[in-house]
Amino acid sequence: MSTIAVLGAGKIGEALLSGLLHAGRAPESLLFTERHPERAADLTERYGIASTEVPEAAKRADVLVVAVKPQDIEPVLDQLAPLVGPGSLVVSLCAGLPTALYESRLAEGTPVVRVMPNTPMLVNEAMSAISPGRHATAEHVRTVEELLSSVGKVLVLPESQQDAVTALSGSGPAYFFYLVEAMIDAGILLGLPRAVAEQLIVQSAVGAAKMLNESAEHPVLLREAVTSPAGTTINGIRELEKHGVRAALLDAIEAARDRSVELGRPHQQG
Ligand SMILES: NC(=O)C1=CN([C@@H]2O[C@H](COP(=O)(O)OP(=O)(O)OC[C@H]3O[C@@H](n4cnc5c(N)ncnc54)[C@H](OP(=O)(O)O)[C@@H]3O)[C@@H](O)[C@H]2O)C=CC1
Ligand SMILES: O=C(O)[C@@H]1CCC=N1
Repeated sequence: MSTIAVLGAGKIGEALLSGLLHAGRAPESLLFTERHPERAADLTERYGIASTEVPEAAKRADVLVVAVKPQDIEPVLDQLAPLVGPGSLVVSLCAGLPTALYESRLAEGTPVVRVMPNTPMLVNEAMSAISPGRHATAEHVRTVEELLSSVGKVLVLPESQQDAVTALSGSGPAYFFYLVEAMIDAGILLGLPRAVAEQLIVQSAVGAAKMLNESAEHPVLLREAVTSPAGTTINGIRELEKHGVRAALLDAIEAARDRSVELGRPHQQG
């Protein structure tokens, strides 16, 4: 079995490690690197996965998954440059960073695949979009697809769509959590105990997600089925429209896309 090293086991790095273990991968086939020894020790204790340093990971692993913040990429590239080449596979989870950045800094021919996953990886429900770089073959794409389909759904898309993907599915879970949080607050406002409001909204979110996933109907029709003539829902919808919630979502997702572009800008070639 191939060895996978996650460089930077923060929130998404840990979600990937945990998701892979959950999917049945052996802890011995995984490695990670972390800056803080206490964090590394805690992860090893919880998951039984060994930590190491970036150069050692580059030597031992077949697949190197880069999961540091985009702002922290430079020292990682410096450490990887003398050690990785066409025989390795570099998988970048970093928002905004183009495959061309890795290709320009690592040995000629190093295969790089850019991925935008999301944290529902923790519960095997990730949405990941993957885009091969210049030297990644169909076999490399298959390897990454296989890896990520063990923790959720995968789409292969052109790299030119990755900033939009980052805004939609990379950041998307945060917007759903934000809505749930606000709806629980509404329950409190209406006098419900917090635990009751939480249960009502979380189960409604789970049910709505399941219907979206399992029904062939468009979301508009699913919403219309809840909206009875002269009923309660249409009164709520009118307020959402008055407050421009649809426009706010369009602006929010566009702003997230713009930030992804900005994160990659210092690294644009030419
Ligand atoms: N969180 C999410 O939902 C998603 C995140 N991503 C991408 O994943 C990447 C990580 O994001 P996220 O997990 O949220 O961020 P975190 O800050 O939680 O994780 C990054 C981790 O990498 C560590 N780190 C930084 N530099 C090094 C290094 N040289 N060697 C080893 N470890 C290092 C950081 O340590 P320290 O604490 O010291 O900074 C931190 O623990 C980003 O590029 C982001 O764009 C992609 C999809 C979804
Ligand atoms: O907020 C971020 O920058 C990362 C990328 C997508 C989700 N989290």
